[in-house]
Amino acid sequence: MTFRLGLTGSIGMGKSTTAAMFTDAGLPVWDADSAVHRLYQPGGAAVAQISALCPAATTNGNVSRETLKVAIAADPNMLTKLEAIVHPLVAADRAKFIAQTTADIAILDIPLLFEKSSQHEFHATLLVTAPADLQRTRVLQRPGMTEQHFQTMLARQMPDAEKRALATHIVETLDLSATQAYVKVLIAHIRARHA
Ligand SMILES: CC(C)(COP(=O)(O)OP(=O)(O)OC[C@H]1O[C@@H](n2cnc3c(N)ncnc32)[C@H](O)[C@@H]1O)[C@@H](O)C(=O)NCCC(=O)NCCS
Ligand SMILES: Nc1ncnc2c1ncn2[C@@H]1O[C@H](COP(=O)(O)OP(=O)(O)OP(=O)(O)O)[C@@H](O)[C@H]1O
Repeated sequence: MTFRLGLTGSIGMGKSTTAAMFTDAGLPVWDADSAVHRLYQPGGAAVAQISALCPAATTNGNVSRETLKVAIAADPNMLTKLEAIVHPLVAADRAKFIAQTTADIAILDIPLLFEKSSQHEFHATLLVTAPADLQRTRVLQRPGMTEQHFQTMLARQMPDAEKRALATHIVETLDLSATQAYVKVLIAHIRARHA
């Protein structure tokens, strides 16, 4: 049976970077943010509903994230409405991945894992974390990121301290080689205990 490791952490804490380390170690990674990207592409399963919710956010069958962010900033209910469209489609994509994977360990990178109380769907969880000031610096360095959007996303996420209390494993993402070493140790630990 495949060991399902849920990888999570708040915005900018290092989920994608850590997920890539699991990929480099040869393990399959399913990533919720990438699933959303597929849903927003031309032909993607969310495009028609998003067009109905926010007509300005779709052009040529493609969802514009920048326009969606403007709409979210203008309307406090927009993100909730968007989630109602996107989350069931993401859940279906994840179920398909789980049903198809044959690896001994699979990684599922899910930003809202604890917010949705889905920890019980995994054999273990790994929380990526970093000090709040480093998180803020990382996120605000991104092109197109605003303080308002950062605060909106942060307010929708469970505080890091609460996530720490729920996680099986925790890694601080302060140094790439230290995190890489941790990932290797964790894989060996899971294989030793669950093989
Ligand atoms: C708001 C959007 C357009 C911003 O797109 P953008 O490319 O700038 O950011 P990206 O998608 O890479 O998200 C960055 C990070 O923001 C956080 N985040 C994204 N969506 C949410 C949300 N609904 N609630 C809380 N945090 C969120 C996560 O930490 C995520 O990793 C986009 O995040 C979106 O469409 N969100 C709704 C879908 C969703 O809930 N996705 C979360 C995983 S299912
Ligand atoms: N282990 C690490 N050591 C040093 N820096 C790191 C580490 N992990 C991540 N970072 C830095 O933090 C930034 C944010 O990381 P990453 O994009 O992986 O976060 P994320 O949690 O996936 O973000 P989001 O929630 O927005 O999707 C990266 O650009 C990288 O510079």
